[in-house]
Amino acid sequence: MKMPEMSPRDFYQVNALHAFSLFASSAEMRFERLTRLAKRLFNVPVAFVSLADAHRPWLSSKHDNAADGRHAFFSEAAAADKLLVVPDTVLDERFQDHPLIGDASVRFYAGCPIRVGNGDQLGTLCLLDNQPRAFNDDDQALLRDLAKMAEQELFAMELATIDELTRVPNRRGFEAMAEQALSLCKRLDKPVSLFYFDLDLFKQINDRFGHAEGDRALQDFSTILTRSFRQSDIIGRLGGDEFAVLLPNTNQQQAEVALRCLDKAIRQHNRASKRDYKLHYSVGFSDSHTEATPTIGDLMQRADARMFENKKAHAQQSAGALTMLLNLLLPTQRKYRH
Ligand SMILES: Nc1nc2c(ncn2[C@@H]2O[C@H](COP(=O)(O)OP(=O)(O)OP(=O)(O)O)[C@@H](O)[C@H]2O)c(=O)[nH]1
Repeated sequence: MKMPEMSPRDFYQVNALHAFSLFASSAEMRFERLTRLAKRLFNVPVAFVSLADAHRPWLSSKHDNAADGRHAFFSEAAAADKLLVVPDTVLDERFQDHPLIGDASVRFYAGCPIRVGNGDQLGTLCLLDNQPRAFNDDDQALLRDLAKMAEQELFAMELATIDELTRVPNRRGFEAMAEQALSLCKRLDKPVSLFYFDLDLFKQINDRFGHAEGDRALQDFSTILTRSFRQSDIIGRLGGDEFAVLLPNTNQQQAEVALRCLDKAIRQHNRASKRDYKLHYSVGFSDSHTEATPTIGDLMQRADARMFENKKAHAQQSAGALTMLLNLLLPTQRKYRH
């Protein structure tokens, strides 16, 4: 559990990359048509889209290994922050130490960055050849156009899977990512925990302070979730004031520790914020150990039902406490009512 210091740019990028990294395999499949087109247009043996990973450092070719070799080019393109062309890798000193260049299996490289809406780089469209080659202005323009097509694909994916207000995955994105993480954990026989959150009395924030302030409360809550939970945990806004967090490879005991951290972060936020309201939530828990092969739907349903029970109990407790308080404060009024 950690509370990393993140700039807004990092925050956006981690969210976007985290969301997209779990979609990487399907994204790479989606890009297959595009990379086939690139191969045919440029007549190169290899074309691929390399998606960045939030946890992968920007490797330099020196530190790369053969299996992960193509990322050296990717990081070079990222460092260059624009289209990068290496007509002959053997003659380019930036690539001298690279294992793929050692046996001259890659002689030509061209890579064009692929960006998301805010301009952050999410990956690179790469071409490789085992022959050195020239790459003129028309070729470069064509590669840029193909990278634009990849950006449009990513944009469509982002629209479909990321919640615009909070920048965390929406219900569709959450369910798809959580399903993948769950099946991975099942295969590795690792536990999975899930929290279902619903803000308390959120409607009152909207009603008393306006819809924009309600939006801000939702953004604050999702920022606190993102900062409190691990980057490997999957956070989603399911709709309205409901959120869920899936914690892969986490048992109930570990999940309780995570929840205490969140509680602490919420209390800190409520103390520090200068707003005339506080954030409160009800939460329900479920884990993969109570059923042999639960689906994400099962886990969400169970956690939602528990959240609802907790919310009811909470409301009854508050009502009970209020009645007690009234009994203490207003004994004479009670007399008159009878
Ligand atoms: N500001 C804002 N409000 C939203 C958004 N989506 C849904 N809402 C509002 O969220 C409110 C949710 O209402 P309720 O489910 O009754 O929530 P609540 O007041 O927290 O009630 P309890 O959960 O019973 O404590 C509704 O008034 C919706 O209009 C949004 O994106 N922004």
